[in-house]
Formats: sequence, structure tokens, C-alpha cells
Amino acid sequence: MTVPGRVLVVGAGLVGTSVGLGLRPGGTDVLLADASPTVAAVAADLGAGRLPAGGVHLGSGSGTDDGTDLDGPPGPVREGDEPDLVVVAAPPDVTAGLVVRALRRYPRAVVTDVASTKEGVVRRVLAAAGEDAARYVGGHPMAGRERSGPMAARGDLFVGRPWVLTPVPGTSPEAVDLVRTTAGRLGAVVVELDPASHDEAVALVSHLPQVAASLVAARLVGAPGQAVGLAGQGLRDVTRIAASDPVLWAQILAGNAVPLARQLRLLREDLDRALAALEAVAAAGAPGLPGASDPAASGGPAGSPTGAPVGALARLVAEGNAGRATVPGKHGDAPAVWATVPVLVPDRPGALASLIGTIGEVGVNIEDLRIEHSPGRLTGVTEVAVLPAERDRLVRELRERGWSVPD
Ligand SMILES: NC(=O)c1ccc[n+]([C@@H]2O[C@H](COP(=O)([O-])OP(=O)(O)OC[C@H]3O[C@@H](n4cnc5c(N)ncnc54)[C@H](O)[C@@H]3O)[C@@H](O)[C@H]2O)c1
Ligand SMILES: O=C(O)C(=O)C[C@]1(C(=O)O)C=C[C@@H](O)C=C1
Repeated sequence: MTVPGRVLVVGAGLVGTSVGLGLRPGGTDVLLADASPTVAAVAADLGAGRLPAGGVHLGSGSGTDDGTDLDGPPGPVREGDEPDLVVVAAPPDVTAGLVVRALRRYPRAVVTDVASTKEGVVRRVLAAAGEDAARYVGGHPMAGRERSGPMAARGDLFVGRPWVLTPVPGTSPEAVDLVRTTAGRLGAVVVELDPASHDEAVALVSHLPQVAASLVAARLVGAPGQAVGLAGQGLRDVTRIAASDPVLWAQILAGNAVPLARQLRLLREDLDRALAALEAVAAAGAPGLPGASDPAASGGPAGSPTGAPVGALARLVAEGNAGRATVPGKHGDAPAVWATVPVLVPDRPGALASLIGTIGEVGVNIEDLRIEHSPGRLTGVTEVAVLPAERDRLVRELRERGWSVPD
């Protein structure tokens, strides 16, 4: 197992700074470079690494021999600045170019990237890098946030998350090993896939959800304030990633156009099914209202919605249940089915910390935690997710300690 002693991160935004923050505590010497010197300086201030002596010169063509001038001559570079591994964490449209320049600049280094689509990047690197391409390993951590830049970075961003590597025939096994070890040090779970299979997979699990979230959130623009003011947790859950960077995501979606279009066509068929069912319900008259068809005639209890269109709606939601149950839990485990314990928490400083402390005293592990914000209210509901076997004991212990736990 090889471990990189020195890592150069090119692109010190959300992902690059998170890589630095995650590697530094293990003793890795991390160098930071960014097209924006201010971004690189902020990332260094946050503790993600150090700036190479002489400043940062990326793509300037100036030939400054300071270790991060990717247009400079091949190494040796300034002593203490030659990396074992270069992680390109820049936007997808400049990734392949930066990878190729890093391979030329550092003839002994392994180079990887984190771009969200892989086939186009890998193809461009193979076409331009010649035999240097053996030292390139395509990569993609399946972890991120809806915010960009170093200030949003977190050292534990990759813990328990899949990190896809896309080596091709000709990739050096030593290079794969180095990147695998580095991702492992960041707490990620490495998965190897060919670039096309990766792109197919992320079209479904990452790019389709982004488009769906953006489209749902866009419906809110211009909606009556009264309607938006009623929003509960459902809308927040579905639209979190709609706050993502439009320029970055335009590149990601365009870089995976064919697989994503395939997924969207399938979604359109499902939308058409939902529409047809709703239109059929409407045509029959809303149940329980004047003009509604006689429920008894269709075999249902009085006042309840009945019939094939309603069955189609239930099927739609049930299919969603089945899909949701396939989503893995923490650390890439099998799908997690946790029990939820709702607790009323007073809206005052320290109340949540006190609840968490109590649960710790009771000896129950918190698998997940969700806080329902109720601005202006004196209490909020905190949903504590625990293993099902622990649920009843936690409810009992919390009530005994004076916490309000609704049934
Ligand atoms: N945001 C996510 O959730 C996420 C998750 C996994 C992978 N990714 C991928 O990671 C990469 C970076 O995304 P991010 O979210 O960290 O974006 P970001 O905007 O936070 O950071 C990108 C950084 O790259 C810098 N940059 C731009 N052009 C450059 C160049 N030519 N040379 C050096 N630096 C340059 C920018 O100044 C910026 O600081 C993208 O390829 C993205 O597809 C993103
Ligand atoms: O959690 C988020 O905010 C993300 O969208 C992260 C997410 C994803 O899971 O789809 C988004 C894009 C990246 O390429 C990898 C991860």
C-alpha cells in the first residue's frame, strides 16, 4: 500500500479544500493551487494546506518555476514542492487540460481528478497525454454539497461515501493503488467502474435528482407568498440541491447529456402516468363532492376515493417507497431502516445539546437527526433516528427524564 507524502490540490474550492482538510491531520503535506489566488489563500487559512513558495501561477504560461505553474517545464521543481499525487478539483470543463498539464509538469507524480462525469474527461486525457496517461486515474467522490468554494469545505465530507475510480486498460496498477489509498485515508469507500458505466450510474443517482430538484424549486418562483409560507419539511428535503451552482451544474449535465436524457425520458413517462390518473379522477368528479361517481357502485366505502385511477396513484407512491428503500444508509451499508423518535425541544440555547447529551447518557446511538424549524414558535420537533430495536427504550428513558415525546 503506497501513501502519498505530498499532494498538490489544483482547484481549492469545496471539494479540493475538503481533500486538503481531510488529509492534513494524517500528516500529508498538502499544496494548494487555484486560478484565484484569494481562494487558495482562504483554503490555506482554513488549514487545508500550504501555498507553494513563490505564489501560485496556474496556466499563466509565464514559466515561473514554483512547483504549481502547470505551464512550466517538467520537474525537478523547487525542492519540497514536487507532489507524489496531484488532485485536480477544478470545474469539469478545464479538468482534462489541467490533468494533461500536471502529467507533463510532474513526470513522477500520479494525477487524479474529481470531476462529476468521467467518459469525456478520460477520453480527452488519453488522446492528449500519450504514455503519460498511464499515471492518470479518473476519480469521482460521491460526496458534495449544494454550496461551492473553500468556506463550504469539510474534512469529513468523504467519510463513508463511495469514491469511484475509473482506470482503463493501460492505467498503472501502482497509480490506482496510490489514489485508492488516498481516498481510503479520507474515509471513502472505493469503487472501480469503467467510465461509461460510471456516467450511466450517476445520470440516475445524481444528475436526475438535480434536474428534478431544480424543476420543482423553479415552480416556486412567483408563487403566492402564502403558499410558500406553508412549506414544511417535504419541500425542503426535495429542493436542497436546487441551491447548487448553476455554472458548475450546466457543465456536469452537459457532460452527461445522453445518459441523462435517457433517464429524463423515463421520468416523463412516469409523469404522464401520474397525469393520466389525476385527469381520470377529475373526470369522475372529486370523491365526496357533488357530481362524484357513486362509491358504492365501484365497491368502495362511502366517501373514500376508489377505482382504477386512484389505484394508479397509490401504485406510483408505492413504487417510490420501493425505490427509496434501495438507497444505502451510512458507510455504504445495506439500506437503513431506522426508527424515528420525535422529541419536542424548547427553542432556547443549549436545549438541543442537552437532548443529545441525554441520548448519550442513555447509551443509544443517534443514526441521524433532523430538526423541523418553526420560526417564532417556542418549541421545535427534533426527529431522532435510531436502530428500531432501541426505539421503545429511548422513548421510555426520554419521557422518564422529562422530555416531551409525542406518540
Ligand atoms: N460540488 C459537489 O457536490 C461535487 C461533488 C463531487 C465532485 N465534484 C466535482 O469537483 C470539481 C470541483 O467542484 P467544487 O464543487 O469543488 O467547485 P468549486 O467551485 O467549489 O471549486 C472549483 C475551484 O476551481 C477553481 N478553478 C477554476 N478554474 C481553474 C483552473 N483553470 N485552474 C485551477 N483552479 C481553477 C475555481 O477558482 C474554484 O475555486 C468539479 O469538477 C465537480 O464536478 C463536485
Ligand atoms: O449532496 C449534495 O449536495 C450533492 O449533490 C452531492 C453529489 C450527489 O450526491 O449527487 C453531487 C454531485 C457530485 O458529482 C457528487 C455528489
